[in-house]
Amino acid sequence: MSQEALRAAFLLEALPYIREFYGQTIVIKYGGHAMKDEALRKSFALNIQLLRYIGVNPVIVHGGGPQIGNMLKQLGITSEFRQGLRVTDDATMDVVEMVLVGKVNKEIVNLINTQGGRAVGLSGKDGRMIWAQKLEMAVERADAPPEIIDLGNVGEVVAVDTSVISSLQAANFIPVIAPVGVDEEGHTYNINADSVASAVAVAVGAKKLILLTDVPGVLDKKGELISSMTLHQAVHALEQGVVTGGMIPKIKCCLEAVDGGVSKAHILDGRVENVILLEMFTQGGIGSEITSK
Ligand SMILES: Nc1ncnc2c1ncn2[C@@H]1O[C@H](COP(=O)(O)OP(=O)(O)O)[C@@H](O)[C@H]1O
Ligand SMILES: CC(=O)N[C@@H](CCC(=O)OP(=O)(O)O)C(=O)O
Repeated sequence: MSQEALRAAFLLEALPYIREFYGQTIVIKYGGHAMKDEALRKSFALNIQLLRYIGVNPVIVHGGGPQIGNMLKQLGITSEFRQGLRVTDDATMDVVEMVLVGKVNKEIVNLINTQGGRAVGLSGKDGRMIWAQKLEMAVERADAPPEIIDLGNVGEVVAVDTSVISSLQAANFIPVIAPVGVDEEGHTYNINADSVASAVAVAVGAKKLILLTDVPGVLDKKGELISSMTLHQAVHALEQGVVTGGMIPKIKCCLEAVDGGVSKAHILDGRVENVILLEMFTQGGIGSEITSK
C-alpha cells in the first residue's frame, strides 16, 4: 500500500467510531501522571478538543489527590487514608476545596482553552450539580461485626442534577468538574473523583466512561493486561482477589457505571500520549474495558 493509501486507510479506520460517538457524551476522569507531564497534558487537551470538533460531547471530572497532599504538607496538616479515601476533617476539607476547585480545576480549564478548546470549570456546588451525603464506611472484620469508620467530611453521591452540564454543552462548552459535593443544608463533601465520574456518566446517559490512571489497565495475577471483561467477569475478578489496592474502587466505579446504563467503562494508561483517541478510534483499542455483556 502506498503512503497516501495508508494515510487514507488510517483516517477511514476511524469512520465507524466517529459515526458511533457522534452526538454522544463521554465522561473522562482526568488524573495521575497525565496531569503532571507537559507533553501528556497537551495531548490530553488536544484529544478533548478533537472529540468536540467531531461532534462528541466530552465531560471532564478531575482528581488531584497528590496536589491536595502537597498543599496539606506545606501547611503542616497531616493526612491519612482509610480504604483508599482521605480522612477529611474541617481544616482538611477547606484545603481540599481550595486545591481542587481553586487550583486544579482552573489549571485544566486553562490548559484546554489555551490549546484552542472552550472549557468551563465547575464544582459540584455549581448549579447544585452534585448532591452528596456523608459516607458511612463499614469495614468487614474477621470475628466481629463490621467496624463503622468515620471519615469526616467524605461524601458519596446521592444524585446529579445535570441541568448545568446540558446548558454548557448546548452552548458548546466543555464542562470540567471538581469532585466536591453538597447536601441540602449546604454542607461540603470531599468525594473520590472516580466515584463522581461514574455517577456523572450514569446521570448524563454517557456512552462511555474513561478513567485515566498510571497503569496499562487491569492486570491479572501474572501481570498481564486484561483487555476486556464483562460485568460478570469483573465481579468475579474482585471476588477472586485478582485486583487489589486502588484498582478495587476503580473497578467498582466502572461496574456502577455499566450497571447504570453506560455502554462501556475503560481503565486507560494516562502515561500514553493520545490514549483517549487510541481507545476510541482504533480497531484494537487500548487498556481495559468493562462491558455489560
Ligand atoms: N490487578 C491490578 N491491575 C492494575 N493495577 C492494580 C491492580 N491491583 C492493584 N493495582 C494498583 O492500583 C493502582 C491504581 O489505583 P490508584 O493508585 O488509586 O490510581 P489513581 O491515582 O490513578 O486514581 C495501580 O497503580 C496499582 O498499583
Ligand atoms: C475522599 C477522597 O479521598 N477524595 C480525594 C479527592 C481527589 C481525588 O479523588 O483525586 P485522585 O483521583 O487524584 O486520587 C482526595 O481527597 O484525595
